[in-house]
Amino acid sequence: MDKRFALGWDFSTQQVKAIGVGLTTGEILFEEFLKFDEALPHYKTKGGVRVHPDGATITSPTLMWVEALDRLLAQLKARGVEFGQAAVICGSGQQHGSVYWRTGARDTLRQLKPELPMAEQLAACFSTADSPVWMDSSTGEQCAQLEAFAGGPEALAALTGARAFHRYTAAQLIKQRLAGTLADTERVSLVSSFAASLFLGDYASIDEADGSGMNLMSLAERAWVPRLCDFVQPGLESLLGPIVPGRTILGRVSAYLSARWGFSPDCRVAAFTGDNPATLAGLRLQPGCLAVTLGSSSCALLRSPGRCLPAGAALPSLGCVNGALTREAIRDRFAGGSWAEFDRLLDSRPPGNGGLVGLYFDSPEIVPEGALGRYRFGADGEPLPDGADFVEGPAAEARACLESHAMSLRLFAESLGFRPGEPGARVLATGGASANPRVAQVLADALATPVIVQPGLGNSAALGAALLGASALAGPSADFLASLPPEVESRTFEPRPEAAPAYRSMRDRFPGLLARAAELQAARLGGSA
Ligand SMILES: Nc1ncnc2c1ncn2[C@@H]1O[C@H](COP(=O)(O)OP(=O)(O)O)[C@@H](O)[C@H]1O
Ligand SMILES: O=C(CO)[C@@H](O)[C@H](O)COP(=O)(O)O
Repeated sequence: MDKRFALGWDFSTQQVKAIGVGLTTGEILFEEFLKFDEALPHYKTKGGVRVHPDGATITSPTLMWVEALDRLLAQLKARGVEFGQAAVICGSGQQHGSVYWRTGARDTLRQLKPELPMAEQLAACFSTADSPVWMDSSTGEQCAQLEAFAGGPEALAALTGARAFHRYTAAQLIKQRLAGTLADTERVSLVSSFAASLFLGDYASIDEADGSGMNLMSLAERAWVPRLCDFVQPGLESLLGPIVPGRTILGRVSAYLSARWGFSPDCRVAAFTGDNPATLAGLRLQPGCLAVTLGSSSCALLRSPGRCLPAGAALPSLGCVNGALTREAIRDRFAGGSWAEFDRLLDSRPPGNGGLVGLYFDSPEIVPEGALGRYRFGADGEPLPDGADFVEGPAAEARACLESHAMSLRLFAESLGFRPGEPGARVLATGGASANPRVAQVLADALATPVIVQPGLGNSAALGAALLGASALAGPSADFLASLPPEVESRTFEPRPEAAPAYRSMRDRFPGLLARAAELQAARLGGSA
């Protein structure tokens, strides 16, 4: 029996996950994870991140990711994983985040001593200890400068695939230049290529799919745009290194990993990618299908017909910041911190919540951009007074929280071209909250579309990364992903006809309520000015 496996990783916001799959079968052999807050409390993160005093700067300690890798390798070894059987390693990372390698770090990375953990040896290798992550919303000025330089938001979007967003790496890099970080930096990595570097023992190239979330790569040419790079920082291209197509084999695993953990010196490392493109591979999403991720972020990802992903670059997607952590905040406040109680509350309110709508933006939101605060509306569409909870009680809050998330995802999906309820339309849900059947049912009702949950595929980014690794090793001519058996155990949640009128009405009212919330937010700011 072939015992070789592909090892997939996901460096996500709250945790790092590893999955091993059979090299030829794609079958999941083992899974393991480590949550940053719980396992590494000395980094003092909440949900894997630190919110700075301005409320907008959000970072993760770079070294925490390295220590997490050291620890998760030890966990895997303790449960008997034979690293010597790993034929290929691939991975994914939360998108947009950046890592700044200090001048001289490459030598350290290439010469790690097997007797010591990596974190100990890389402690002085970063020119900032804090990596900006996708939740950051502190770069409004830099975004405006970048768009003005590119000839406006549309021109930037036509070139790079997106207008300037706070979290995109170009704006983050301008901020780091102003802070002086780049002066002592020899390489900038994305979270994905940073993680790949740890396995490679050298700087790993950025892959096209993750590179397309930076505002620096030409979508048409799959290459850095020199004038944008120079605008950010003269000489930036050499700091970024090359871009490679997805599924490129970058090299062999480092001598350090072989000596310390027993990896075969023959084990290959494939280019790591963003967690969203990796999720598409993990779910083996068919064209026209919508994927919804319900982890720290909530994202809608659409695989366009004919588009080849994740080797391709632009992934039509929209996501929001106020996902798992906001749901948890509502659970903690109204359901005593228990999902079981949260579920009980949900069951005690009807679909559509009797017309009540709650918008919960505990962190500055991506879409609607900059939305912040909690806004509750009665069935008559009138806002409740600032700070007032629903008089209908905790159950109304629990339902409102889930329904407004689902409705936001519906608007995202529609703006990507997804047509809810069309014959053949399907939603694949993944991420932590998709394991909750009530969450999946609210999604099916609100999107008026069957929602498929594949048990065991909650960690679809790590799984997708493992499959991409196996596929990279098999080579471009062997279509490994297409060769896997199509049937995957799944559970389908059908939209319930009795819930349809309530959600049709909510869909019609929702954009107006978002606009009203924006007015209320502006008035609050005006009032406090
Ligand atoms: N029963 C549940 N109902 C709703 N959400 C849940 C439930 N169980 C776990 N979750 C959520 O899943 C989240 C983790 O999801 P995951 O996709 O693993 O996150 P990430 O990949 O961003 O680290 C937790 O933060 C938690 O809020
Ligand atoms: O990129 C985005 C949103 O644009 C996020 O999806 C991040 O990639 C974080 O992913 P998770 O930690 O939520 O899985």
